[in-house]
Amino acid sequence: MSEPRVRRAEIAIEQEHVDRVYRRLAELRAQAEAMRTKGYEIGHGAQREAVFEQASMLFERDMMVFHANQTLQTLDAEYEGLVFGRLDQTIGEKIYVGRLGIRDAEFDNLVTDWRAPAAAAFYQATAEEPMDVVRRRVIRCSGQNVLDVDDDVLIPDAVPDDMQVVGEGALMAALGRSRGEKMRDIVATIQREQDEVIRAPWRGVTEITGGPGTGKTAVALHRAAYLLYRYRRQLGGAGVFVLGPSGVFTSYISRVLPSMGETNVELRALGEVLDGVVATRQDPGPLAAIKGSLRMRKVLTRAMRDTPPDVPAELRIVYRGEVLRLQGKELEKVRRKVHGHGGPPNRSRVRAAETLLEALADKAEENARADGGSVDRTELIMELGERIDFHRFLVVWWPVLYPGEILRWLGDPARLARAGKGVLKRDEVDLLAASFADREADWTVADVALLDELRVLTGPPPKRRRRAQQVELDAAPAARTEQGPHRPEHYDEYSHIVVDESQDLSPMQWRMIGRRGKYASWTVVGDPVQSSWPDPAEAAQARDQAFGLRSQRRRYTLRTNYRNSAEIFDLAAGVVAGYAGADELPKAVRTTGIEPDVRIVERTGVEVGTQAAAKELMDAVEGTVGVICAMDRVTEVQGWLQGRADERLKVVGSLDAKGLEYDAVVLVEPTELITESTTGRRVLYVALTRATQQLTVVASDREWL
Ligand SMILES: Nc1ncnc2c1ncn2[C@@H]1O[C@H](COP(=O)(O)OP(=O)(O)OP(=O)(O)O)[C@@H](O)[C@H]1O
Repeated sequence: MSEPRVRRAEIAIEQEHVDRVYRRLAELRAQAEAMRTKGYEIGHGAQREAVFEQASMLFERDMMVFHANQTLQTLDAEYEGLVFGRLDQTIGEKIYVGRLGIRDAEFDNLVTDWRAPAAAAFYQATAEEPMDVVRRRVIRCSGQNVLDVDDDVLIPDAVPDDMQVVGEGALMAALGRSRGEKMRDIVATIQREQDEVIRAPWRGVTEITGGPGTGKTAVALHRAAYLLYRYRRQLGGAGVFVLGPSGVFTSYISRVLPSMGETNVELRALGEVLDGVVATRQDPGPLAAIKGSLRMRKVLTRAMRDTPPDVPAELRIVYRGEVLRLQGKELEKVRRKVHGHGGPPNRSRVRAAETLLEALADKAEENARADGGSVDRTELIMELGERIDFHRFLVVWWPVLYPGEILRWLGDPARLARAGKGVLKRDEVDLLAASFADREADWTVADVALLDELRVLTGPPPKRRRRAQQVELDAAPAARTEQGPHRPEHYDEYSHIVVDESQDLSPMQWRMIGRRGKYASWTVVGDPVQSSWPDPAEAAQARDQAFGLRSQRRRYTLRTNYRNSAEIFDLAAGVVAGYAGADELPKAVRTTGIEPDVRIVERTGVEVGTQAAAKELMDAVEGTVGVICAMDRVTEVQGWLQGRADERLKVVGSLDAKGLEYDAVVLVEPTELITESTTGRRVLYVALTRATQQLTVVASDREWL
């Protein structure tokens, strides 16, 4: 038979199996529906039964409905091609691999879940170590239709006469396809070095490093799905937390886990980690560097302990006809004494009351001594402690503290200088104070870690006022994945934390995430060469503290760049040549024959040049086109491209481009990317490595080259 006919025949064979799988899926769905309906009927019956029986029936009902709902949720996930692989083994057995395990009515396997041990050979078998696999087949489907098959023969000598072999290079075909707005899963083409990371043990800390496009993000997400499948008992209950650099990024990766049937994962951007705050604004590099440094711990602690603005400067109370007064300095002494005990202020009001009463008793004794008399301290303390005017004073003098409020106080340079004495330089005080002074401005991403630090320092406000705190911080709730995943009641209960783009976390951000992972195991993804954080040693120290004493640490380095064409990556690698060791740069596996297009134009010609390049690339590729520019140019560049509104075209700032990818990229004024950040060349390197197929650079100078 000719190659196309063989291919068609093989597709038809696989279509038959896929049809069988979907028929079975429909049966399982119907069974789960029936179980749910039956469960609800039990509930209705219960109303007529005795209380005791009622309780057990209701329990049974809840269990049935719960299980039925879980099954339906799994079956209804948006699987893009439920079956994607097949292994033919030396013993003549065949195994179909898919996103979900499915058995037929006789309990025979129709599809093996990709995460099950039986499917491991699909990813791990090689010609050198074939693991009894004769032929590995990737099956490409669209919905329920088989579009294509692609084979890999691992033991040529064992191929039986009637076995057909079709095509070559499922990976290359997958990499060459155009990209949509959302990242796709890679279950069908996970490579062996990636599979090893995905299936690494769950305990301790697993670090994944590697250059751009090596699949770190994809691997970390598949690892989350794998861990939840294999260790659901240990990890499923308390929740898995995935942290990404920005909302644009979390939206970009949001479909990957649901496409594998995993909805029990909480996905958040760095600016959304704290409930009640959604921050998207980025501070300029030097300001973010101050806000992120560990020095801020001291500054915040002092700020919190300073006298709040607008508290009364005098306590005046009449006791048995005599006026007792505590004034400025005396009151401050009392405040310092209360803070000296080290408890969170929102939990210290009782201590504040006691210390104030002691000071009043001292004062009364002092007055009495001057008059040659005496006072009964215990009586005074008891009596004043019950007086309403004393309590009125107490609540305003020792107010409930809210993190947002304290940060805003630091908009006053004098107050900030007090808090930052010996810690912050003069120009740093000015920079910081200006950023907190603007009461109208939203919080920035770097502020969120400061708010979280203050949340812990101040302690929780009294319960009846917690709602007020939410409103004070920011009314909008944090974004969740669409399905509303399981969320533990307390922050420190997550069982597994995935940190993506970890090289950019500031020390203060590491502290914030560390609080959420006190008892968790970790998967940490990063590429030091892409780091935009200026002090890696300080960040490493904070990171190690977040991991705590976890003894098991393993590190994997991925070395193949699957995203960029070799032509594009060559240009990017040149930009960081002086910063990265040769072994830190990955190898790009795909060539397209299309060199990146560098256009040097007049400064006044950048706008027209960008418009022209965007148009050309929109015509040249089927998928997405990203226009990347310096952060403070985004609105301007959006304006340039307004008439061209198209779903496929996105304008994105350099820092927000982290982790994203496009079929084609227009990079605007690369030198501006270098100068806007403290680690400029690395930011440019990130921007240059976002395109899969074509890259055009529009620049008014050559300095960046
Ligand atoms: N085994 C694979 N099969 C198919 N596609 C893959 C494979 N591994 C990676 N890719 C693709 O390569 C691209 C880059 O992957 P990913 O974004 O995970 O890389 P990364 O290492 O996180 O990159 P960066 O550090 O630049 O953000 C994605 O489109 C991903 O789907």
